[in-house]
Formats: sequence, structure tokens, C-alpha cells
Amino acid sequence: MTRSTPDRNDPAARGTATAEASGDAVAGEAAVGATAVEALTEADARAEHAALAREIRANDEAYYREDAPVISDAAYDALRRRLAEIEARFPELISPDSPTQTVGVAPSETFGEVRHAVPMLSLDNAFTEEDVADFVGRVRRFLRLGADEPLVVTAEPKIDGLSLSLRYENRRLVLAATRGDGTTGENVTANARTIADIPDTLPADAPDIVEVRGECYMAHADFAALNAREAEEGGRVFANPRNAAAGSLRQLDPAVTARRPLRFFAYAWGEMSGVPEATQYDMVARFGRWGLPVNPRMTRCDSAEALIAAYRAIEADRANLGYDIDGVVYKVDRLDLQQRLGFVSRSPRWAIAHKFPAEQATTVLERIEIQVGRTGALTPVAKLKPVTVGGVVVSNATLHNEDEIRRKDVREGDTVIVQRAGDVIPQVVSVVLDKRPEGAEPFVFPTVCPACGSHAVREVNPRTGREDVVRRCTGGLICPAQAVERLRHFVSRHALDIEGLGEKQIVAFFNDGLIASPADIFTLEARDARSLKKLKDREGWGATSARNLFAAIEARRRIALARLIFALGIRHVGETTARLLAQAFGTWEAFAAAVTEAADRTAPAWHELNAIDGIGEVVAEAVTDFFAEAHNRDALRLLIAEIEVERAEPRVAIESPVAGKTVVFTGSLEKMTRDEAKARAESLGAKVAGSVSAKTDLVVAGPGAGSKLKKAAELGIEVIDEDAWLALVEGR
Ligand SMILES: NC(=O)c1ccc[n+]([C@@H]2O[C@H](COP(=O)([O-])OP(=O)(O)OC[C@H]3O[C@@H](n4cnc5c(N)ncnc54)[C@H](O)[C@@H]3O)[C@@H](O)[C@H]2O)c1
Ligand SMILES: [Zn+2]
Repeated sequence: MTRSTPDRNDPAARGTATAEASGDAVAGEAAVGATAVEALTEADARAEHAALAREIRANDEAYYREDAPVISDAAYDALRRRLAEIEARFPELISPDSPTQTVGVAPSETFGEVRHAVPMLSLDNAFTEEDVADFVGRVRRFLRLGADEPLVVTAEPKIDGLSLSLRYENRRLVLAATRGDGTTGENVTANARTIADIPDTLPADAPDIVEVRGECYMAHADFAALNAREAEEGGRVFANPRNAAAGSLRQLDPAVTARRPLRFFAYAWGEMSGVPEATQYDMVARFGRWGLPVNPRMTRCDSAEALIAAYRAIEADRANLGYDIDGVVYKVDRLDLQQRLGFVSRSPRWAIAHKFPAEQATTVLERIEIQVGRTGALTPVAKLKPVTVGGVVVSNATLHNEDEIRRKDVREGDTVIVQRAGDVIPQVVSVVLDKRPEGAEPFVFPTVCPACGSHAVREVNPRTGREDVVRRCTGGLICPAQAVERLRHFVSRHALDIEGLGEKQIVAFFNDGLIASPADIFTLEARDARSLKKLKDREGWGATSARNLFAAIEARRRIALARLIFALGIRHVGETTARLLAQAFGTWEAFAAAVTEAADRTAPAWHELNAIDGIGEVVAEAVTDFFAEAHNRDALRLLIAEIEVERAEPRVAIESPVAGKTVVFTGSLEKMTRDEAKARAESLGAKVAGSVSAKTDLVVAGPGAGSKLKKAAELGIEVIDEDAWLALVEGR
């Protein structure tokens, strides 16, 4: 696995909650209130504030934790601006957890946590020249500077990467951490050590403790090469260099980071056992002498006008820098003045980021093409008459989804406004209606998958009654667009668990036509015996590895029903749900017959399915949609003919102190692995959740527990340690 974060569409890794969250997030682009803030009633403001905060948080998760944003930065910034405007008028809505008061998101559990000795903050934003003048005025007033007293402010490019803190003790690199939520970040020391730009040691004149902070980023050329390579190998293609940098640094396996061309610019610092210079400018110069890369475009300015001139100069050069920047950062130069200015909630008072406007151009949309993603999402892409936007030639732009096309009424042949907003994937902003050719028809979004001909459906969220914005192919088992992803999931550890059949082998076998659907795995050996091009003669293989693979496959010909159901990769069907279904139906035949019948929502089978404890409508729909697709049923018939599915024992009512409780494990456990703890808890009737919420009954915390523990304390949820947990479940 070369992924740092769980795949967003892996049903095992993503609960319904995340799926809904990101669905809301997409819808959020349209959700910025239409009413002027001045005209809002208090009740409307409260409701909109809550909705905005939810959307911002969902987008934060996608952006910071999964390195896969769902909306453009410009759309995201608009949500934030609206939230801030509402809070300005209704200050009672400002709570400590409002997005205006917080930084980023809490670190992902998969990395060790690092508490920052000095918090890592965000930056306030300026979008107009007026905002810049306001900033300078605010600083001067705060410092009570007279009209003739100079104020020097630096200007430097705002690199679009992710911030990284490097701690040197006695001039050796000892710790590297991401920003996280500003207080606690992720430990990425081993990853940072693989970055050539980052020195292992500092020279003798550096103090004993030095925390260098700066931006980890990926240059344009490296980004393009990486994406080309990933696309070829069936890996993950990144939307833009920032996501590529974040996704590459935040890898569980540092060897993967080492193969990614990451770079670094130093521009700030945290804890220091002595600050050797008196100004921002000189500190950065000092970092440069210590062997750290620093940006050559930093200048000193003495007025708002000079700052804007510096901004214009950097903007003019933006396309030639070779890496993405999304604005210019201004910082008060004198460190003693920085000290006096201090901080407000999430950003320093002595700095501001002057953001570039999104870059736009007008061109003709020639065609709308529907692409099918690795997880079956149908995404519309606008094929454009090539046009230069912000120095880059653009011929494709995203249209996001079906609703967006309808909302903007985008038609083939239209003249459209295209925007690049710092990120690399351009988007269609709007249609120039005056230029619509005669006879242009509204676009009809396909309801079958262009890759495999299966039905493509939109899920309905039973709670909100709203359709998911994404239309998905339901022919998962045969769809060539999804094949690799499905097969990878099918053989993964918690599914069929076939050793020696990783993503790399699957991609190679799929490309060579050896394995196209799950049944093919079990006929591989027989076909190999008859084939002239044998597995053992393939590059990187040999008689032993081929024999081992065949043995590993053979060992899985007998499989537990729950594992098989999970392995199918049906949306929303994770391990727990698969087990519930297996226990409820007992045999494959009974399960398959019932869920096929349940396609008819008036059939008794539909009600039986919904009556199973723990199975909600979302799951019931996903399962029946999957079996309603004839292509899937055909593929399953072939698979079942090759394997033997074990009968599942029915679930017995459990009497245990944790039955029916929702439990969260956090920190490191010493007496059991996470998987063991989870399986044990579930076997006792508890539900194991990944994050702490009001629904949590119990938190089991080991050493090193961080944000979840904090959250539990905030919510007043009972917290026990591992020993207490064992005593509880063992009845001691
Ligand atoms: N599209 C989305 O869904 C989504 C979601 C969350 C955030 N975002 C984007 O992320 C950004 C907001 O997040 P943020 O809190 O990280 O703040 P920010 O990017 O606006 O500013 C703070 C960051 O700027 C970086 N930076 C780069 N060059 C710098 C320099 N020379 N000096 C100082 N800092 C420098 C640092 O990493 C710092 O943490 C916005 O651009 C926003 O649009 C987008
Ligand atoms: Zn398909």
C-alpha cells in the first residue's frame, strides 16, 4: 500500500458519516447564503452559521487529512469569509470551536503525535489592496507608531504546500512534525529525513535548540512527472502539487516519501534557545547560511504601497517560479515588534497573507466527457478549446457533477469562463449566455456507466432525503474503470487476504488480461498450466514465487461468508456490516436470494433486510443496488462456482457489560493489537467507532492518546485504560 490515508471510497475505511460529510461539502459550494448578512434574522444566522461550520469542517477533513479537497480553494475561502461576516454581526455565535478560531484539523491517528513547543498558526487573509492598507494601519495603531516613525514589513511568496516544523537539538535533526491543529501535529521525522533539501545537521553557530519552520512543497515539473508515473502504475493521481506534497510527506512508509521529489523552504521558527538576529529578514538570511533553502524573492518594504508593488512583481513572475504560490505573505520585520503584536486566536497579528485572485479566461466548451473513477464515480469533464489561464494552457476543466452542470446550465458548444484558483485542475465557472450557439441542447447526464454499461445511480440519504451529488456505476465487479480498485480490495487483508497479490501484481495482471474479475483469481493456476507464457517466467517472478502465489490462492478457496461479503466492496459495507449480514442470512445462497429479491422495495425481503439490527436504509440500498446489476450477478455466479463459502453462525444475544455500547480505542495498546481489541469488543456486542462523539459511551486510552482523549474530556465521556478495559470484559 502506498497510501498515507485510508482510501476515501474504500467501504472498509470510510463510514457512512464521511461519505455524507463529503457529499455535503460538495453541495456546500452552493450553500453560501444568498441573503445579505445585514438582512439575516438571528435565527437564520444561527442556522446558516451551523451549516457553514459543518461544511468547512467537512472540507478541512478532506483537505488536511485526506489530501483530497472536494471544492476549490476559492469556493472554500468564500465559505470562510461568509462565516466571518456572520460572526462579525452576531458575535454570540463565536464559539471556541468555530472554524474562525481553530487551525487545520487534529493529527491523523496513523502517525505519532507531536505537541508543538510553540503553536503553529495560520495566517489572516487579505484579498484587496484596501485589506493591505488596513493591515498596515492596524499594526501602526496597535504599536502606537507616529506618522514619521518607519515600519518595515517583509514580502515573500506564499508557497502552496504544507507547513513542516524541524527540530534540531545540538545541531542534529531530531524531530519533524506537520502542523495538525496547531497545537499537536503528526510525527513525520523519518519522512522528512528523506528530503534532500533538509539538512541533517546545522553548523556550529546554531543554538542548541532550533525549530525551523517552513513549507514542504512539490515543484511543477516533479509533480507532473509523479502524476504521469502514478497514472501508469495505477496509483493515486493528485489534483495539485499541494495535495501531492501533503500526500507524499504523510506516508506511513518513509521509503515511499523518499521516492517523491519533495522540497522545502524555511521561513519561520518555533522554539529557539537563542534568537541570533533582530529581524525576520535577517533570520531567514541566517537560515540560508545554515544550509536551509530560503526563498530568494523575499524583500523589505516600508509602506502599504511598497507591499503592493512587491505583490505585483511576484504575481507577474508567478508562472515562471516552477512551483505553486497562492499569494504573498507580509510580516512585520522587527522581532521585538512581532513580540509586542502577539496573536489573535488562529493567526499572528504581525503577519497577513495577500491572496492572488483566481485566474480566469474565456473559451469554448467543445464536449462534455464522462470519466469513471477508480471507485465508480462518474465525473463530467469539460473538453475545452485550449486557452491560456494564468500562464498555463488549459484544455480540460472539471464540471464537478451532474447538479453543477444543471445549475450552471452548461451545454456543449457554449462559451464558458474557466478558472484556475491556485490549484491545477481548472473549473468551469459560468456560461456566457450571449454566445450560446443556436440549437444547443441541455446536457443529458448518462444513467449508464460509459466504461461498462452498468446502471449508474445516485444514492439517496434517507435522513435528508437528498440525493448524493455523485452518480456511481453499480457494476463494480466487472467495470474496467474500477477493476483494479475492486480487485485490490477483494484480496486485501481483511477481505480474502491473499498473500503475494498486492496492488502492483493486480495492476500488472489486469493490464496483461490475466485477471479482470474476482473469479479469474481462482482460475489463474489452471490457465497458467495451459499457457505458453507462464507466470514463473515473468519478470520479477520465478518458480517459487509462482508456486507460493498459487498456494496462497488455493488456501482461500474456502472462505467465511462475512469475509466474502466484505470482499465484494459494496458501498457502505464494511467488516462489521458484512458480519451482521452473514449472521443474519447464514449462507451465501440465502443472502444472495434475499438481497436480489429486495430490489423490489415492496417485497418481504426488503423489509427483512431493513429489520436486521444494525442495517440501515443506506446499507440496504447499496446492497440491493449491487445485486440488481445483472453484470455483478454474472460475475458472482462465476466466482461462487470456484469457491466454497462457509456457513455463518447466527448471532446470539450477548450479555456483556459492553453490549450495545459504542467504544473508541485511542493511543497505543500494549496487551493487544487494535484489530484484536476491535474484534473482541465486537464479539461482546459493542460497537467500535473511530472518533469520539456525543454517541460514544466509553473511551479506552493507552499511552500517547491525544486529541480523542481531549474530546472525551470535553464531552464528559468515561475514559479507562487498557487494564481496566480487560478487567471489564473479562468480568474481573
Ligand atoms: N479546498 C478546500 O476544501 C480547502 C480546505 C481547507 C483549506 N483550504 C485552503 O487552505 C488554505 C487555508 O488554510 P491554512 O490555515 O493552512 O492557511 P493559509 O494557507 O491561508 O496560511 C497559512 C499557511 O501558509 C503557509 N505559508 C506558505 N508560505 C509561507 C510564508 N512565506 N510564510 C508563512 N507562511 C507561509 C504556512 O504553511 C501556513 O501554515 C486556504 O488557501 C484554503 O483555501 C482549502
Ligand atoms: Zn462501470
